[in-house]
Amino acid sequence: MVKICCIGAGYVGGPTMAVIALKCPSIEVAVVDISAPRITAWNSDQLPIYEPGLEEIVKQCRGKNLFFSTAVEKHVSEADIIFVSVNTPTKTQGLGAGKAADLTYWESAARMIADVSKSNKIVVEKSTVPVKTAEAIEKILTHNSKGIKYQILSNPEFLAEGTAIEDLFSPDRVLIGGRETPDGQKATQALKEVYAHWVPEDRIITTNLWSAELSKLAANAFLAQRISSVNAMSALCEATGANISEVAHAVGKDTRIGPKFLNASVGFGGSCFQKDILNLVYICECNGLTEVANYWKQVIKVNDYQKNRFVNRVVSSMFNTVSGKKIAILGFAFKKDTGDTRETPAIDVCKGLLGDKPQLSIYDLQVTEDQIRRDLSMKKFDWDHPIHLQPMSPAAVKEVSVVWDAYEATKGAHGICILTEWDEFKTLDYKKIFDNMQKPAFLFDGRNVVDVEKLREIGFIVYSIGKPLDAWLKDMPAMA
Ligand SMILES: NC(=O)C1=CN([C@@H]2O[C@H](COP(=O)(O)OP(=O)(O)OC[C@H]3O[C@@H](n4cnc5c(N)ncnc54)[C@H](O)[C@@H]3O)[C@@H](O)[C@H]2O)C=CC1
Ligand SMILES: O=C(O)[C@H]1O[C@H](OP(=O)(O)OP(=O)(O)OC[C@H]2O[C@@H](n3ccc(=O)[nH]c3=O)[C@H](O)[C@@H]2O)[C@H](O)[C@@H](O)[C@@H]1O
Repeated sequence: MVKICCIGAGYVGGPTMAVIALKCPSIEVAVVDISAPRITAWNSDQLPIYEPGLEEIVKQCRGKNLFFSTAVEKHVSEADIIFVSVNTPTKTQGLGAGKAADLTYWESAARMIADVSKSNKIVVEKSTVPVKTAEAIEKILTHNSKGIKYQILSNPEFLAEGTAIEDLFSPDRVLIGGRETPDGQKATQALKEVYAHWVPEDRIITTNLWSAELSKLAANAFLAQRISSVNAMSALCEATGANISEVAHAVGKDTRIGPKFLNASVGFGGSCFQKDILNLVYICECNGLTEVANYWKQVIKVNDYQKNRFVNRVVSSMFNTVSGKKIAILGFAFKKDTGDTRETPAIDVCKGLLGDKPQLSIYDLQVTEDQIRRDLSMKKFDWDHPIHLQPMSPAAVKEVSVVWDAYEATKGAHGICILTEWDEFKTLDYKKIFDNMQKPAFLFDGRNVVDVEKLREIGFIVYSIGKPLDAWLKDMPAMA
């Protein structure tokens, strides 16, 4: 029986391995992690991450051919194929701080593999890593290999949170990069056979190692670039009376452009877009490609601009101050159908508003109060380190309360900010909400989920990203 071990039981390791276990009953899959609470959660009824469809798969396979364990070394030494899916956050100190990927966790995993292995291994980069990481890993593994042969493969993951199971069941492509040697090809073939249990062969792409590593960074950069492009247009729409939904629809009808990923928003979030673009920028700079680096940097600048612009809209609309006012924040996760808050635009928007000392009442369907408080007190880039290394006792932000109901959050509020596109926010009883708010009642829709006209009829003053402005907002500055 082929044995797979995955180091890192996170958003990628957990769902990816669960799907491999489901689709390949003949393979034994062990997911290991240094975080004992995370493993305990994977073995319980309360999984550590929320992902539609995941729980059913875990329940079906756990204890049969899917195991979650902290016995990292044991499972690594027994495995034929080792996936490494550990954190690769942005460095916070030293050379490349604020840009380069921090490979501490990867390196320690590689050293551990080298220490405990007693048989030949295929080591698969599942984490997103800088180009040429495989070369460094190879050096660590083969430096003191005691005759053991290692083949390194790059197999980046393209799943998106919230649709992870769908994406894994039916990926647009699976990418495998390996050495162009007979042993490298053999390893590539072995991994290909795992995916071939359910992925059509023409969707499994094989390349050299460096193309696979770079393709992952490139794909995320292209996706984020589309959002910054549409968000940049949303600012122009507001200035001219055009409507971003109409513009995006018209542009996306061009089959060369396509309709997906053109939703204007308060900004993109998530653990990877910013981190991976910064990483790409750093690699370009290291290769002397300043213009290329600056080109990609601009994607992040526009994203920051969009978040600032939103905060400015809120404050300037509400008579240039939100001090002492109650603002309801609907949605804190970085997108709907996930409880993940890493790099969520809600953090920057809340922090931006808190500068003016309002009372924030935050409601999200999946994010816990503890997580929200931790996020609002965490330092930049700390969120992407393993959970057990993050601050455990968050500082109390006294201007923030976290509630479990949208009506409670908005009761007595002066304004509402919608920061995540949860479906629930489309069908709230806005008449009831309006009746219980201070007047004038403001609603700032950072995700374009509400029916603007209907809300205006109720009496709200509505701001919706990239939509024709409410008469109230027309003369207010979009940016200070
Ligand atoms: N979150 C996402 O949707 C996607 C993430 N990725 C990439 O996948 C990688 C992992 O991301 P996530 O799963 O989101 O991170 P995560 O933080 O959810 O999980 C990583 C896990 O690795 C564990 N870990 C760290 N060092 C370890 C070690 N030496 N031994 C054993 N366990 C160790 C941590 O305790 C943590 O539980 C990152 O490189 C990320 O860029 C790629 C595609 C999608
Ligand atoms: O490497 C990764 O981590 C993953 O990053 C993204 O996945 P994810 O961050 O989970 O979610 P997305 O659906 O891409 O959304 C990212 C952010 O962009 C925002 N977004 C997305 C689409 C859009 O049209 N507009 C928009 O503002 C979302 O609200 C969210 O904040 C990519 O879509 C995945 O392919 C990739 O594997």
